[in-house]
Amino acid sequence: MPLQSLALPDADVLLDAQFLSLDAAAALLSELTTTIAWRQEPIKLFGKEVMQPRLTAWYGNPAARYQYSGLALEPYPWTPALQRLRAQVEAATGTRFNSVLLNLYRSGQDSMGWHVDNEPELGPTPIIASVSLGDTRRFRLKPRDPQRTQHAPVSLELSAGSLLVMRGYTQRYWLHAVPKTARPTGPRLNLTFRAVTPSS
Ligand SMILES: O=C(O)CCC(=O)C(=O)O
Ligand SMILES: [Fe+2]
Repeated sequence: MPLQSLALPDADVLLDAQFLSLDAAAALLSELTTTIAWRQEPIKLFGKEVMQPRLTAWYGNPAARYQYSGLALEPYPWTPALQRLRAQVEAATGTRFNSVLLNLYRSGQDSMGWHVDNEPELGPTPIIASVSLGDTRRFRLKPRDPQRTQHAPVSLELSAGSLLVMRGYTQRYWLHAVPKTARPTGPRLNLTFRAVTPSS
């Protein structure tokens, strides 16, 4: 199934709910869960160090250095499984990616707070291609400027094998998040492919 455009003003968001088959998504989930060098990183929140409520890992070309929430991340080299998935994502989006940030939400208590991905290394109109594996989680978008009442918040259920693309002005006008859920929820693994311009 091709990517379908969502009707969001001042954003360019596309979704293919069945980018990978359920079998392919399950096989990739078990491979990545065990082979990726998962870490729980601290982040600075209002000047205080706290642990991120999820595990993360950063893979990519050696030059794809990245500053993320005050962390300087050095990428691990691509694994064969990540290279294969990158090729599929590049074919579906017509975009080249040089790195991928992986997030492992171990349960419904793991989450990602409201943020934009607008680091200078991502350029003025970042393209982020996000593949989801494992349990379905709610992905929310809301306007950065609450005065823009024509920007109604949206929720998407990102299920195993889905591909979500954010591009154009999405990061300029919209925040996104993966909130905690009280529903019994198993692990979810998300990969966000990014094109990072090395900042030297
Ligand atoms: O887990 C997700 O779907 C979102 C991940 C995300 O927003 C990020 O890595 O910046
Ligand atoms: Fe993000």
